[in-house]
Amino acid sequence: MKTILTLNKITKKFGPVTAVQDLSFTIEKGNVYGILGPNGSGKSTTLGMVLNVVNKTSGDFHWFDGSESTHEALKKVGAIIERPNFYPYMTAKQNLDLVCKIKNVKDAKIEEKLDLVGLLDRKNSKFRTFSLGMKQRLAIASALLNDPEILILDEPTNGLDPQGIHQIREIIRKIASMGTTILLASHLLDEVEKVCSHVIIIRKGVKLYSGRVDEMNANHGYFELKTSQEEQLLRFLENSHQFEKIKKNEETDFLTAFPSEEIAAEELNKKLINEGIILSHLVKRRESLEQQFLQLTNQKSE
Ligand SMILES: Nc1ncnc2c1ncn2[C@@H]1O[C@H](COP(=O)(O)OP(=O)(O)OP(=O)(O)O)[C@@H](O)[C@H]1O
Repeated sequence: MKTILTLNKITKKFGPVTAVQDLSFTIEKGNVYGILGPNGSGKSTTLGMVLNVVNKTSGDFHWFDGSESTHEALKKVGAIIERPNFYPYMTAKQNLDLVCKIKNVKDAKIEEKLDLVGLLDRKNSKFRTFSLGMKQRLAIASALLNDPEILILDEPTNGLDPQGIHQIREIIRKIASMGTTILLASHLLDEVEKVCSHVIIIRKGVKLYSGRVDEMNANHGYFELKTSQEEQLLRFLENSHQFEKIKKNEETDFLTAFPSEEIAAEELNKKLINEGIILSHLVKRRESLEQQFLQLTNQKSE
């Protein structure tokens, strides 16, 4: 698999503030990555460093196989890290014409990219008449004019209404399905879950998790159990090597048992019946990604 970007223990300090600390991750071609973290966790600073607009304090990064300068490599990167800024009195098409001239790229793809972001029928409308969502879509079209290897977006749906958010997410998915690698920063778990294949979770500039979004969700869940033979049940669970943690929920009166391997509810029920333990309540649940995210970001708080 082709590597697009490699970060190796990159750190950024702003005076006494460490915005990013020893951050390492790799971006492989064809995936959609989300850098996920609360406000102020260092997402924009990270993107700024790899785009050469923020100077790193230490560590290093390289684009592609590292054989070309960052300046050269960035010609193959499309990025939107600020609010889209075009000329208000010029049309969408005129603005993109200008971008082509400034960036010295061919203007042959303007209509194709406007079509991709659903703005082809508005190509002759002035930028100032666009909604925030349309402005953001025009910025995406602009960043794609030279068919970059990777598209980088910082909080792509910030400030948009639900329809605008949906449109942007659909466009991101479409661009990804056409083979463009994507790296986006977001503070919204829901957004990362919906559009990304991979996630890098950071908090206070430190990486807490990186990996596939679906693997983050792949735990063994937990059982909620209730019986009048609670002592017997507890003894059974503690002696079984299939459970790593057992908790009593005082509010609901349930025992919560966390298995260390995959166990089906039917299988557990059968075992308990064989032991003469009859349950009045048995539910198998899985923690949502949201619960896991909150657990991950809370457990390392000071
Ligand atoms: N130019 C700067 N000067 C001083 N401190 C800065 C500067 N830029 C960022 N910081 C600090 O670095 C930390 C990380 O900020 P950053 O903007 O990268 O976070 P973020 O995760 O992108 O958050 P947000 O979503 O709020 O933009 C914050 O504590 C921020 O105050």
